[in-house]
Amino acid sequence: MQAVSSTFSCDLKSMIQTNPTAKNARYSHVNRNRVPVRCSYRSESFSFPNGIGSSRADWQSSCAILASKVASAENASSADQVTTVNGDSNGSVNLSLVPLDSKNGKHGLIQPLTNTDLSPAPSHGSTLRVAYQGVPGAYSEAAAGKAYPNSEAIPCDQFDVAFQAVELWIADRAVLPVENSLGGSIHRNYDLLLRHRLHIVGEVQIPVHHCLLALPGVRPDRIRRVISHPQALAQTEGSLNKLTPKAAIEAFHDTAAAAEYIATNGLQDTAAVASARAAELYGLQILADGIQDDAGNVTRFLMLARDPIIPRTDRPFKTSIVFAAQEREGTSVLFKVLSAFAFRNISLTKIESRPHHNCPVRVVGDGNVGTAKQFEYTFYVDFEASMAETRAQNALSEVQEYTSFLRVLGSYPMDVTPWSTLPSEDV
Ligand SMILES: O=C(O)C(=O)C[C@]1(C(=O)O)C=C[C@@H](O)C=C1
Repeated sequence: MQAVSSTFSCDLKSMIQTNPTAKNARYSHVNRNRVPVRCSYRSESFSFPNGIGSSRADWQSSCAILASKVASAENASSADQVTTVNGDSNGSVNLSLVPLDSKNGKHGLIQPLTNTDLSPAPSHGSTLRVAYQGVPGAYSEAAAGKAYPNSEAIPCDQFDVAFQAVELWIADRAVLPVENSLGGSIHRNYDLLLRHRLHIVGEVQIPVHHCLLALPGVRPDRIRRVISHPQALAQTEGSLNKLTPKAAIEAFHDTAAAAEYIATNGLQDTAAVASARAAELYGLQILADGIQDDAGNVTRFLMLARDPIIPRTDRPFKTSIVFAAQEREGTSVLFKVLSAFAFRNISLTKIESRPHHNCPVRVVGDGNVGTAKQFEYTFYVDFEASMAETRAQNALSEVQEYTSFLRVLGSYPMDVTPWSTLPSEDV
C-alpha cells in the first residue's frame, strides 16, 4: 500500500487514486470507489457596484465575481443539471431517495446523502436543514450543531455532495471544515468554494477530542489496523505510534464512519480514531481518550448558504476572498495585494494558495534561452474586517487592479467564543 504523507489532505478523490502497490507502508486507504459528482453552472458575469449599499441586492452583487476572467472553465457545461455517478445525466430524479428517514439505516441512524440522492428538495417546514460531510458522530455533525442549534443535520458522503445539497435546496446550509490546528488546511473544500456559488455566512471552531475505539472486550494489543479520516490520523500520529506501534494505518471517509464500519463488520483486530459520541452511537468501547497530539486541537468550519448575509460593523467580522494575479503584474503581485491590507491596518488571518484551475503552469522566458515553467496560483485570503467598512471596500478596489479575477466568498461574524467555554464536540 502506498504511504500517505503526514500532510494528509481530505480529498476523497486523491484517497481513492492512491496507488495500492507501494510497499512497507503503515498508511493505506480504505477505498469505497466513490466517484465525484460533476456539477455545472450557468456562465454569468458580474460587475462591482460603486460602493456597497445596505440592501441585500447590492450586497449580493458585490459578493459575486468582480472581474470574471476565469468564468469559462468553472462554468464549463451548460445547464443546471447534475450528472449522477451511475452515468444518468438525463436529469431524472427520484425524490424518495432523499434520505430523511432511517428505514434502511444501520443502527437506525440517518444514512448520508450520496451523489445519486441529489435531487430538487421538496418543500419543508421551518426547521433549518444543515448539510455536513460524514455520518452521525462525525466532528462535522458537532460543528453543524454548534453553528445551528436545533437544526436538522443532514449527513452527506462527500464534501461536494454537501455543497450541492444546499444548491439544490435539499439543505439550507452546509457546515464544512477548512482547517485544523494540527493537520492544516482541508484543500478540497478550498477548491470546492471556488467551483460552487455558495456564500460564507459564518464560521465555527470546535475543539477536536479524539478517542481510540474498538469492539467491546478487544484488548489494545490485539489491534492490527487503525482506521479513520486522514485528518484525524494526522492529528493523532504521535499517540498512535505509542498506542498501536505495529498497527497498519488506513484512511477512511470520516471518523464516525470508521467506527460504524468496525461495529457493522464485527472487526476484532481494528480500531477507529473517532469521538466519544461515535463510540456511544455504534456501541464501541473507548480504549484511549484524548489521543490528539496537541490538547488544543481545533478545527475551523465554514457555514455556507445560497445567499450572503449583509455585513455589519457592530461586531467583529471576517471577510474571505479568492483571487488570481494578473500576468502583467509579475512576481510582485502578492506583495502589492498584501500591502493593500497592511496600509489600511487590516489584519490577515489566513492565506492559502492552490493551483490555478485554468492555467496551473505558464511558460516564461524567450525561446532563445529556453523556457521556464512557472506555477500559477489562486490565492485565498481571510482578513479581519467587514465589507461594510470603507477601508475593506477600498482595499478590495485596490486589489482588483492587480488581479485577473477577484471574488468575495463572504463577509461574516468571527467565531470569538473563548477557548475555555468552547463546547466539547463529543458531549
Ligand atoms: O471525520 C470527521 O469526523 C469529520 O468531521 C471530518 C474532519 C475533517 O475533515 O477534518 C473534521 C474534523 C476533524 O479535524 C477531523 C476530521
